[in-house]
Amino acid sequence: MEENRSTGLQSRIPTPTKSLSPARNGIKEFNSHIPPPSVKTNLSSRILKPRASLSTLNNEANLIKPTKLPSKMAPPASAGRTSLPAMKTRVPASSGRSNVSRPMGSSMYKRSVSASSHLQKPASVPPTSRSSMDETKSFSDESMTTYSDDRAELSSSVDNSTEARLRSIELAYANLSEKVLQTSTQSPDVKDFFSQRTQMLEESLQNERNRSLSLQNDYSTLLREVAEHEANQIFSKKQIENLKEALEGAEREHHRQIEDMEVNHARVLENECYLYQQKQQEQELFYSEEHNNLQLQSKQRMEEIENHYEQLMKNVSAEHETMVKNVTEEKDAFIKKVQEGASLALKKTTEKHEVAIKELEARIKPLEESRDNLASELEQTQNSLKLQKETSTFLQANLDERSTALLNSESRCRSLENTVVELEQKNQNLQNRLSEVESLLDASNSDKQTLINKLLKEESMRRKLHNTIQELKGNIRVFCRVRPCMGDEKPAEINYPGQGEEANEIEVLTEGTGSSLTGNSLKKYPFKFDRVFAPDINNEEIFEEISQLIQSAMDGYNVCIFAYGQTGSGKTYTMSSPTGMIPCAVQMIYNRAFGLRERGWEYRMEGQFLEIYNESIKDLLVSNSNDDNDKKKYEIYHDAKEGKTWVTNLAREPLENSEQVSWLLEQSAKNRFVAATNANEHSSRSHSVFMLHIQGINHLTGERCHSTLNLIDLAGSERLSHSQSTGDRLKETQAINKSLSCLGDVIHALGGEKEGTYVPYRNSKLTNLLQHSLGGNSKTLMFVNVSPVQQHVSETLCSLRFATKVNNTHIGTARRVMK
Ligand SMILES: Nc1ncnc2c1ncn2[C@@H]1O[C@H](COP(=O)(O)OP(=O)(O)OP(=O)(O)O)[C@@H](O)[C@H]1O
Repeated sequence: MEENRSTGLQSRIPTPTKSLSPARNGIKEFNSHIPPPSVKTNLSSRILKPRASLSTLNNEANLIKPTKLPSKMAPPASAGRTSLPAMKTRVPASSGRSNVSRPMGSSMYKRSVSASSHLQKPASVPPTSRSSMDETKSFSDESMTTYSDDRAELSSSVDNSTEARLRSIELAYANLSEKVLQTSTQSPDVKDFFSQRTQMLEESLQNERNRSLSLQNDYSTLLREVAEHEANQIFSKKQIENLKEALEGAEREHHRQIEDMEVNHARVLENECYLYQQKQQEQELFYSEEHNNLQLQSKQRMEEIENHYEQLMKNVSAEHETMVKNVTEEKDAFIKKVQEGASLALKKTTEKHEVAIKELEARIKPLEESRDNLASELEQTQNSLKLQKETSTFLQANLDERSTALLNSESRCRSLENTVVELEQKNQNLQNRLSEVESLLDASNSDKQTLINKLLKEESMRRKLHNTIQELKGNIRVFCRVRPCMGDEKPAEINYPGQGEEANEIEVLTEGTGSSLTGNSLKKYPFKFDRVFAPDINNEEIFEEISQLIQSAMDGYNVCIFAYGQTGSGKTYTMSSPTGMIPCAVQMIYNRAFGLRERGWEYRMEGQFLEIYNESIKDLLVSNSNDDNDKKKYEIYHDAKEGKTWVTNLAREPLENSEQVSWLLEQSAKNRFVAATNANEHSSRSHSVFMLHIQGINHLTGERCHSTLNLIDLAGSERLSHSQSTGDRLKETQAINKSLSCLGDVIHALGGEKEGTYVPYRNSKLTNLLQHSLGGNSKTLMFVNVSPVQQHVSETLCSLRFATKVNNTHIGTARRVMK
């Protein structure tokens, strides 16, 4: 029995020295190739190979086993067994399991990893591959089951082989011990032999122990790998479960979405079906009606054709029958006549009959073709009818639209026609109204022309009357004006009898010269002028009085208005202040010229401003700083025929608006010579003359007029003794007094009763300049400005006496300069 077992082992393990390496190589090979579970038998066989070394030892022991060993060589049972327990403890039964766990565990691990890697890719898993997932799970479970079974099986196999090997070693050792005991006593050679064998066995045993340790290490490694594998497997299982749940959720969501889409799709389809059914019903209805109509028509045509066909068939049949009847009759007759020998004739008759039938068939064939043609024609007619109906429907719809549009257009046209009629009516009314207005306008124009003519006549008459009034008032008038007291000036005793618009008297009362009878020490000096203006009368009120003279200037009469009086009596204030006579006169002329435009008058004005200082002329419109002003020679020339006076080199500024007049006054005020005297802080020592040249043209009547309005601010008239002037001032005063005296002389001469009396105009620059503005065709107004101050009473009396002389002068009738 031992021989049989040894033989079996020997056949599987060729040599003891190669016993260990094939097993390890087998493990490595297994790990590299990862065989399927079905190769476990080969695996077991490979792993079981190591035990062949011990079996080989047994075999060798058997080979060297003597036929009979001395009993004394047999080792005691206790001695042989003393080493076995140690060997058993060194090679635990579990160590045998390690030899088989690694390959199987490695194999299963790789296969599970393969399965896990497959499952860890959800994208590659089809949504509906529930079966594949189940297969994967079942495969995993199956693998796990197979793996557990394989490991248990391999463990038990290794345990058994290890036990068997240990038992065989124990047995071999016991046999060797026994043989050693038996042979040791026989000869020293045998003893050596056994000692050598024993040594070999011990070495072999040591090798086996080392190999067992190596296997144990391998087993520990395999156990760790198995643990990792199991952990991975659990993780993979969890992943599989999660994936499965996710997949189920996705599938549920997918199913739900599919269901929703199906429901929505079904609704849409239902709606579409419903719409389609409705359309289909409508179309069917339409087609059925059309079909019925066409069928009706077709039926009628078919009936007609059939009737025609029947009629033809009847005719043919009748003919056929008639012919058959005739033929039959002929045949019968012929049979009767010819009877038996008439077969040929019968045949001929039959042929005739066939020919007749063929002819009839030939006649029927065109009829059938005609019928077919009629049927195709009917079909074409039906198609054409269908097309015509569609076209008719479209045209009908189009016609309806156009009819509606036409109706709208017609109503709009009617509305527009009504509007046109209304507008024409309005237009006619307006035309009538226009005609009326035109006739009224013509009448109005005629009236206007009449009125214009009347107005022109009235204007001419007004001018004459105005001049007559002015002449009646006197061509030289004197207005007395008393300025108000200023500051701490002591007022003189001045009375203004006859207050109001007609006030023309003034009384100056002086001390010490009154009548002794009355006991009144005050002497009264009464004066009477054309108008007397008390201190409370302002420039505007005074200008109202002189505006008549300004009107005369516009009517073509030369006008001269000058202010006479002592220094500080208010001459400049009256003439050149912003509210003075010069600006008011120019403004009035502007206003009147504008008003006279509708009467055809067009006015143009030019201004000149000069002063006469020490009997020399100076242009006030040229700056004092300009040296040329001193070098220029200002010569006075007269045109006796035209009644004009002009000064050479004197600036002449066109005055088209009030701003230019203001500039002219400012310019002259700047350039006017002013020097201080004892009589007044600032006293003008020259005569200033503002000359306003007025030219008027009437475009309607062709009348022309020109005049000069002279507005003169005379130098102070104070007496030499009073002014106490010396030197240049004395000379100035003398020149002023001389010129004023000359002015008085001229006025006195103009008032002479005899015509042709010499008027000493040339005695002074002033009178020479005013030659055509004093007397003759001119109107003169003199303001005698007096001071209300007690201190100036004597000068006031002198001024009033001079003015009284002028006022008493009667200048001849003014002559209007008209062309
Ligand atoms: N009617 C008046 N109302 C108020 N103030 C007046 C009036 N008349 C003159 N004055 C004032 O009296 C002062 C002297 O007047 P103004 O210079 O006109 O006198 P004048 O006679 O021109 O003097 P001169 O001969 O020196 O030029 C000025 O301050 C002026 O404003």
